[in-house]
Amino acid sequence: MSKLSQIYQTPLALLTDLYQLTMAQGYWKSGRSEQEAVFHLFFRKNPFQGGFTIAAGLEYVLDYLKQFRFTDCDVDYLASLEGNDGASLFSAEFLSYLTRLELRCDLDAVPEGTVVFPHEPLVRVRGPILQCQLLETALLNLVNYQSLIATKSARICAAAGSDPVLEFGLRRAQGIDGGLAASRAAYLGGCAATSNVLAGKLFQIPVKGTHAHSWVMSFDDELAAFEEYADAMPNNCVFLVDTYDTLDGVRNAIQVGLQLRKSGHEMVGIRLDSGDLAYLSIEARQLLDEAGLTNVAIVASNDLDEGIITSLKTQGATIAVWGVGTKLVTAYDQPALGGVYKLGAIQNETGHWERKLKLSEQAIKTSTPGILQVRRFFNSEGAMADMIYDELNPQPVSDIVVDPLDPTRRRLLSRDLEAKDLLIPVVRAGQIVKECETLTQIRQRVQQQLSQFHTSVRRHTTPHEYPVGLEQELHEFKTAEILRARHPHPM
Ligand SMILES: Nc1ncnc2c1ncn2[C@@H]1O[C@H](COP(=O)(O)OP(=O)(O)OP(=O)(O)O)[C@@H](O)[C@H]1O
Ligand SMILES: O=P(O)(O)OC[C@H]1O[C@H](OP(=O)(O)OP(=O)(O)O)[C@H](O)[C@@H]1O
Ligand SMILES: O=C(O)c1cccnc1
Repeated sequence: MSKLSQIYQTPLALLTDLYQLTMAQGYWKSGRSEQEAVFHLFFRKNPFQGGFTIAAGLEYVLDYLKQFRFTDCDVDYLASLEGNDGASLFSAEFLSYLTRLELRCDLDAVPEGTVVFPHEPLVRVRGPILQCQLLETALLNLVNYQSLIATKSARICAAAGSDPVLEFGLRRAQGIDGGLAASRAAYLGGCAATSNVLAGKLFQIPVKGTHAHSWVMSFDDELAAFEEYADAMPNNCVFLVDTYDTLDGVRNAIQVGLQLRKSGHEMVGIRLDSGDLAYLSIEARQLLDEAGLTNVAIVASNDLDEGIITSLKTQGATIAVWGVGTKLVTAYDQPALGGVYKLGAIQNETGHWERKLKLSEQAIKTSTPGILQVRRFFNSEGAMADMIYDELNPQPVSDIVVDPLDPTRRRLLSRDLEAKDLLIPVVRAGQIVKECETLTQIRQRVQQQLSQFHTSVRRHTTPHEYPVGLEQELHEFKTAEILRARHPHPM
């Protein structure tokens, strides 16, 4: 059973926007359902005013494709829908066609955990246009959110450096799947563990946690609360010390920590959850060290994000473990990645591919036509630039790339450079051809990929823009198409 079906116990083909189904009926009715087409899923701006994005969600996409079918029950529901005229929205013949529909699309995608940039396809879907169209909404839903959270997680973990970050977001996440998908993407992006136990079970993520204020509040005094907890969990004591006075809380924790040591156990840590975390952590460290509890870790939580973690480190905070919830799983400062899904090319009756372009007043919103691939070039220092080229040409025609938003910015990418194409085959004729990866492998890829980019691209404030260009022939074709669309009668 696919993981999604396991979570939802329901087929998900209807997890789409109505217009995908009305267009599907349109393609079917006009006899165009089998017309071969290519769509690209890409975004236009890195989130969080950052310099990079981590691609995520592909395993969910493959899981979604595995379970994709319209059940009798789905079709009964669709049959009940009426149009503005009160007549059935969908014809019985079309609905019968849907129940027999088997996906035959090809998908190429960048592996999860790949560092990606604006305008680059993360997923390319090729197949009968009706089928490609039916996948749009779910693919965007699955890739946009997980890529957003994986990117946020990578930023937060970079700020924490070698300290572990624990994801504590479930209670503040956007619903049940928001919580599950966030825990997965946060781990993929670099978090060390989650407090979300179901995510731990479903995705094999390490689970970790401390205790809540309620535990302390349920006793007459804090010392008794710590003692009882130590009795119940002698090897798993991370005491939350800020329910009353934080430094008194640290002293109580120390008392219990020393008792634990006498009975052959070691206190693991204390948690700070309010107040000035820099000051309190420095004071707490001193008290712990003076008591000989040098291995006791200081965990901090309370509305943390990459900015606060960086600031706390600059202030000399002695925090060793970071608990991050709300601002991570809700992507607080940018709650959506604006990924889109655009038609790039369509085959005509003679089998010839016509490249398609969506025009916009804003240059950034004009889509790139073709069957696109991304080639990453490396020099001795790491990744140096990416080229978006059209696979309708057997090889990139030119070595020159042109900035999609400023055609005066160009760069020569010598054929002698090491290069790698990012999109790899993941589905052929509806069958998954990519080997399944563990989350551990994917999160290792994130770190390995990030290390290929200059720190100026990775930094959080005003990052350097990593060069991504259209291969020159593609740029010229796109420009000619824009001119042709804007000026159908040459001036
Ligand atoms: N030294 C610090 N430098 C920068 N930010 C900090 C520092 N200490 C705490 N913060 C952050 O400041 C924010 C709010 O902390 P503040 O002390 O105002 O509230 P609080 O401690 O939650 O108050 P309350 O006692 O009501 O729980 C949190 O996001 C916290 O992570
Ligand atoms: O601040 P976040 O990054 O979202 O991290 C999670 C927060 O959730 C908990 O607070 P809550 O008040 O819900 O419960 P508690 O009584 O356990 O502190 C925890 O103490 C953190 O403050
Ligand atoms: O285990 C914890 O300390 C925890 C879990 C969820 C939210 N906040 C804290």
